[in-house]
Amino acid sequence: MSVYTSVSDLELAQFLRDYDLGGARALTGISAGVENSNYFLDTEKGHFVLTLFERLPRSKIPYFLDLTEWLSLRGIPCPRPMHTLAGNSLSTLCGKPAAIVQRLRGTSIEGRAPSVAEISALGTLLARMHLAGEGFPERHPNPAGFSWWQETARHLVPHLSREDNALIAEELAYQGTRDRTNLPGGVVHADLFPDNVLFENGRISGTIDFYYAGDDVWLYDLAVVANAWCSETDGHFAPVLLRALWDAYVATRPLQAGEEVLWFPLLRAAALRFWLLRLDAIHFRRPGTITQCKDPEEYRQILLQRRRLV
Ligand SMILES: Nc1ncnc2c1ncn2[C@@H]1O[C@H](COP(=O)(O)OP(=O)(O)O)[C@@H](O)[C@H]1O
Ligand SMILES: N[C@@H](CCOP(=O)(O)O)C(=O)O
Repeated sequence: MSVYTSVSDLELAQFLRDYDLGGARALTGISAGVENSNYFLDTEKGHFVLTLFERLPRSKIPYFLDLTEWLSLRGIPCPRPMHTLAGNSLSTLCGKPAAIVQRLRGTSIEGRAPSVAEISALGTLLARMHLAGEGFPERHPNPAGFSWWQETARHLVPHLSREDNALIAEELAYQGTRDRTNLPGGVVHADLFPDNVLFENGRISGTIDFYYAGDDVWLYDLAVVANAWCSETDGHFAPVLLRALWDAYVATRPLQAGEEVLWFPLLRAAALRFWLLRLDAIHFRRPGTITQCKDPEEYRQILLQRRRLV
């Protein structure tokens, strides 16, 4: 269970005095998630999620809280941070940076394929999220971009087979020659996998886990979603789902000239990113964390399939 820091009743009561949320009614550890200590928190005034940040440096956290506040104020269902009486969204609990955010309703579809209606809703929401992020004043270049791929690939060399190292090197060389500089972009979620989207009655009621968000080209975010939601177990695309995702996205944010030509390279980039991330998680487990390692092979297959498209 991913609760690394226990919070006593007394500590919670003192912490809540800084907010206008009333007294605590229940605090329940959340078992999913790997980065932070998360609790469902019920108070006299509502239902919330309490997060103690275990790894992110304090100075990096306001970007994510400000972003989710910005997006939620613009109609994107994501966790709106609560403010203290002094007006801060970031606070301190048990000596760690901590925040209380709105608890969103709904459940993820993890473990089953999405319906066409669900994937259409996701395409629309992603496009709305991109447009809603326009004007967000804080800049945060995607920390998992090209330099991160190169550095991660370098660290992994001694741990991988000759074939896998060659595949990664080839893909990096290919990606290095794709010019994305003129593509439209802005804020991207960059990890909108099925476990990070909540549905209620067929509608999207929440998007969570913005901790990989940053600035990048928008179509890259759609590529992340396409690979994560529209792939069969052998890495092939499920064409009906992919079409529904694409159509819904472009209906809300019509593509600009020059974007579509980079779609296949971006699908490959998104596959490489998550293959490397999963390899990194397996070969360099962070001490003290309960890492739910996801299968890197799934993303190697997706990368191989996407390479056949170009
Ligand atoms: N704002 C929220 N509303 C409802 N459920 C949430 C919210 N935030 C997190 N959760 C639940 O907590 C789990 C872990 O959250 P997540 O952000 O993925 O954790 P971590 O950052 O530790 O990886 C999610 O799978 C979801 O079930
Ligand atoms: N969605 C990624 C894993 C990212 O980790 P998270 O637990 O922080 O969402 C994957 O499937 O590899």
